[in-house]
Amino acid sequence: MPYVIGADLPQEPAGERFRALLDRPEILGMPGAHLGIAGLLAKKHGFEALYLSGAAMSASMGLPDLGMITIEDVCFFIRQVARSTGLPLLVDGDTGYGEALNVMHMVRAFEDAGAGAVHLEDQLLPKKCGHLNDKKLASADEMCAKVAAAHRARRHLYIIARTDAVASEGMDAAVARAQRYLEAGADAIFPEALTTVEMFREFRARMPGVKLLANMTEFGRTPFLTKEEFQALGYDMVIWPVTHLRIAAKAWDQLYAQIAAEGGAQNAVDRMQTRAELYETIGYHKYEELDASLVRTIIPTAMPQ
Ligand SMILES: C[C@](O)(C(=O)O)[C@H](CC(=O)O)C(=O)O
Ligand SMILES: [Mg+2]
Repeated sequence: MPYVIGADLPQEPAGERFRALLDRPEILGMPGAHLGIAGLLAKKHGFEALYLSGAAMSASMGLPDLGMITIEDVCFFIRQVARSTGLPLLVDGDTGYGEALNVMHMVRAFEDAGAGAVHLEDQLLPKKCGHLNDKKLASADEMCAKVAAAHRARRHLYIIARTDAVASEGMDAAVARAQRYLEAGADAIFPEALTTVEMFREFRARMPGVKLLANMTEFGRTPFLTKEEFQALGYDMVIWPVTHLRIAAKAWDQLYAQIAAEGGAQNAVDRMQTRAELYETIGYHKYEELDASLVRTIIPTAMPQ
């Protein structure tokens, strides 16, 4: 139903709804969906929580994922997906857009925009995709200060600490960092860019009882594993962060080539979502019906006969 009806809105804060999804035994699968329309399509296929990727939000703005986007940019994406889907969202908070106070401002802004969870990473700016080389790490102390700041600022937002340390410092150091981030107030850990199944297994074994997130990004260092395989490895969450954007961008690329070459999109129609399908996706007619019902029921009684 349209999100404009108060009685249809979720009553519980998004962070609590996110936590409740994690209390179930099965792994929580979150596809990337940083636009309202993508969120609605993902929801249609049964996804109960969604991921807002820094890489996808940046790329949508025509920018590289180097930590250039702002808290307000991200809130624009959070608001539209939270409103249109009503689902709890895990949002990529990059390095927190600054230091401790910026992190606190980020947490307040993300909660107010409708986010359910955030992840913060232990890189220095310009931050990079976790699967690239030459990442510069913050010290564990600096990262702990940010995690503690996030913990102090939140009302309900679920806080996931991501460590990018495995590549440069190795497994022991990454595990030690993760333990410190949990002590600083993180609710869960995102070990970034694990390269083998064995590494996923080892990280799980060394963090008993801790909620863990797996990042199934393509063209990275993680081998292709399914949601069921991550669940069997003991992971609690899995994201497909940029997948939807990669598919859409490729389709746009092909389309513009076709319009340029053929003088129009007449031969691309069979690859398009139809007008009817689009309207179904965004609930166009439900909004129209709602409007009509309000005009029918409110105006006649309000007007003198
Ligand atoms: C998860 C991630 O932080 C993102 O912004 O989506 C990226 C994904 C990617 O670049 O493939 C990451 O650093 O892994
Ligand atoms: Mg990111």
